[in-house]
Amino acid sequence: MSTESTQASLQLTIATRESRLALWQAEHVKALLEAQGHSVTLLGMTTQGDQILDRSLSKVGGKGLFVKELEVALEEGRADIAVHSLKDVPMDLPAGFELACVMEREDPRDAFVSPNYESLEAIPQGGVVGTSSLRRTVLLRAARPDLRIEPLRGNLDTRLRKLDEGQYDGIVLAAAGLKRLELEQRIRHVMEPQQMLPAAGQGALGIEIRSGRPELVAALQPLVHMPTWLRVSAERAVSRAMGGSCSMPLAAYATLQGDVLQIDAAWGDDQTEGAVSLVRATARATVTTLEQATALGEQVARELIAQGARPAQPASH
Ligand SMILES: NCc1[nH]cc(CCC(=O)O)c1CC(=O)O
Repeated sequence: MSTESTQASLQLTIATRESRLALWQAEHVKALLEAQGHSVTLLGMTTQGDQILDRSLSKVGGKGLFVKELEVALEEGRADIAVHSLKDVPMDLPAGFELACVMEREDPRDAFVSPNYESLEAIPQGGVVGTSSLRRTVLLRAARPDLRIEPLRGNLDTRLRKLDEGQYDGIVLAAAGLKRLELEQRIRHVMEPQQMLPAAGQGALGIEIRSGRPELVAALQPLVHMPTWLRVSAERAVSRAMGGSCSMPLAAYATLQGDVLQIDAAWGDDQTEGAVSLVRATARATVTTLEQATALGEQVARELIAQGARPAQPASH
């Protein structure tokens, strides 16, 4: 039997944000598709999310702001695919769009970065840690109620610069982004999931297309990593069942051993002062389909809610 691909080679345009991380991710997908025999060009664009770097994203409309312009480019046929950090992709895509591919996950964990301290534990009483993520804030407040958590926004390079300017004793960033940009040497300590449970989808890339393009789905098939897709389906199901917003004090992290999927989730109340008590839930089951993975995530969300986690109000837009 011939090993030659029977698939047509396509001319593809990737819509991408222009941050260094987004461009790395788009170039990565470009190289993989070129290795499959396709020709690929990038279409860079600035999204609303990139322009609003001074206010908390959760206050101005959420992470969907990073994907909207890319979807417009897909809609208008200026691009064929959009590459996203799955963590930034809303739980429900607009009608007419679909997630056609989830790729193999990079390190899903958070990393502690600091010029002066080797770990979160080493920061002195009352120190300052930078993050604008509600998830990281509640997990940090649960681990170290004495610390001051200060906002930290901007792309990876901006955040590292603010750390180096001395505004913080340490900051917490996704290990995946640092590794992709060859900034791994900045990591002082990779935080284990027991302490800093990752966000749904962290470290995984997803590829979005307009629905109804089977030739694209086929072209993306070789890039699909099913174990990652099963894990992130469970994680994203927790977020969806908690109200669909990506900006809530929620962590969801799944692991796969053979066919056994385990999903751990945590929710913390960001409305209270002082130490945060976390609500945690976990479930495991043998899983072979995305639907089963989704069902396991929903089960964990119900468990969180039964223990007092508050789902977000349905969005009004
Ligand atoms: N919130 C922004 C964002 N979206 C994806 C990543 C990192 C890469 C990834 O998770 O795939 C980051 C940076 C961070 O959280 O430190």
